[in-house]
Amino acid sequence: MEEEASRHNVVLVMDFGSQYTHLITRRVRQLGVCSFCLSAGASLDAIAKLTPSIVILSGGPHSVHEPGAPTVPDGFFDYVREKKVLVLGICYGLQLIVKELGGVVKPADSQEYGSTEIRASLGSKLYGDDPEMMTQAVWMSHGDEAVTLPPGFNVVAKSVQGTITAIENTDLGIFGLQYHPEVTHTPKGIQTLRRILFDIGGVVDDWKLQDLLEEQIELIKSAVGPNEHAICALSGGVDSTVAATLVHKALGDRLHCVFVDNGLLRYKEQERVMETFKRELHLPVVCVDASTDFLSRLRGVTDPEQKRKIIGAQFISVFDKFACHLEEELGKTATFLVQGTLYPDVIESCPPPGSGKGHSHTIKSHHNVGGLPAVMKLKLLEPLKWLFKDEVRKLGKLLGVPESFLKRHPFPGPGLAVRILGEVTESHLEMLRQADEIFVNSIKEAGLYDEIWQAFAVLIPVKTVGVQGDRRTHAYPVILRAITSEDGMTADTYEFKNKFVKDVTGKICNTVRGVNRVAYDFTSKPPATVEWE
Ligand SMILES: Nc1ncnc2c1ncn2[C@@H]1O[C@H](COP(=O)(O)OP(=O)(O)OP(=O)(O)O)[C@@H](O)[C@H]1O
Repeated sequence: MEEEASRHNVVLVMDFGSQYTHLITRRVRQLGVCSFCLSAGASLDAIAKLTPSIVILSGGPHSVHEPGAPTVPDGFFDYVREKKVLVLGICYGLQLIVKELGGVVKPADSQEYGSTEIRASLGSKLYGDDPEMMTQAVWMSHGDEAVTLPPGFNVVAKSVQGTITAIENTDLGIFGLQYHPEVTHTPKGIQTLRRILFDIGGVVDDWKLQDLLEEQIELIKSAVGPNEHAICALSGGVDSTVAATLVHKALGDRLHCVFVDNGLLRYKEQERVMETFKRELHLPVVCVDASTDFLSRLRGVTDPEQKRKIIGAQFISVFDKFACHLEEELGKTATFLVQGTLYPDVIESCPPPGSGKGHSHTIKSHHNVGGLPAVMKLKLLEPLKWLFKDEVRKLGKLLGVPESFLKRHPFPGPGLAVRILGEVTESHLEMLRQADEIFVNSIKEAGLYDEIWQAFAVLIPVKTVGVQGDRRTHAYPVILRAITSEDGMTADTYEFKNKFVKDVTGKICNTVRGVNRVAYDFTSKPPATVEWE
């Protein structure tokens, strides 16, 4: 992160636990400025290493008066004054500034959640004199409020209820917004962020994906010695594919990719994915058909955790054999492993603010399906680890990955095994593949695929009674699930027209032998998860 930061203006977002923290970082990046997040527990040293031009203190669920409430490190305000770093506090961040610099924050008489209107004073640094900005709708979500400001601060906007909603101290370069400028419910929020970044903070929009791409290629070239090799496990998903395509640009044939057919893939997945890898991306990829091994080890196993463990161990064994094969037959020792780790994986592995635990940069250990075999001791290449999913898609486009591929719905590493409840058998796999293909194809034909985050079928291992062609049947039910989501962390049910679901139901029952009933899953996440197992 420090290396990346040294090449750009940096806006650092300190995370105090708000659900919108990632969004602040993304908004800043959308404005073309390099932005990173650090957890609230980060040391002053960690902050200084990034040499930020601006620090944004995020919102958060705490009250500044709670014992152990997260705060900035000792010496933070001296540091920003000395280095002339602009500070913006959002919601909890504003309250923290007020409290730390000698003002008063109190529980609000009436808590404000949702949209409200604010009135700004003309001629402030934050809002300037644009009449359009003087009255605006903003999104609030707070229980405490600032009632007395620290010395040198001015109120520059209030809500119609009279709450202080924007403050500034232009001498110190410290600003605060009680509302959330980063959410779309604050329509003029992006203009305010732009004003803070460019007009007041004077940063330059020098964060461009094309530059990042070239920088990453150079970095990989210099990190991997001329005789060293890298391996990459390709799932056919967006992340590993974009990561491999990028690394391939740097290393050429010193990158060795493996795609595992674990017998748990969707209908014709192996053929479709290999076609894209080879014909369109020209990636050096070996397809290992390990389906017999995976399926025989899963025989008779019904416990979901046990199933996942077996699959993870099998993946490790295949990766291990692949590395040995490279070494023994081609005399090439792989010293690097390419992974499609994304920025949310890095951020999520940090302890939550207020938990009392220090900041850490450990990557989620389960990012690769089985974990790395300990003996392989490979160094990691993670060229996407500073990017969000939407940025990875854009990068993929720059790299020439076909758009249809970049828009594919996420698919779990353990594959259809988590969509067949209980034991995974060949016949259940066959039924599920067909039902899933009919459902997803119908969605594509109806032009709905890109509106949906994920759509799939699930097979339930109980038999229900039916009547097909004058005969009673005892066959399996299939559940259809389709969700919308921003990032997979929360999800809503996708609402099809009834006729669409009825038609798909008819097609499945008429063509998939062994299925006589179809139901649609209306549960959001939470309380359910996306996958059934
Ligand atoms: N069938 C497979 N063959 C080879 N590698 C795989 C396979 N399935 C998963 N992997 C590896 O495990 C990683 C994590 O799998 P997971 O399903 O959690 O993917 P992900 O984080 O969504 O990434 P992607 O978008 O690349 O699938 C993948 O990025 C890939 O490196």
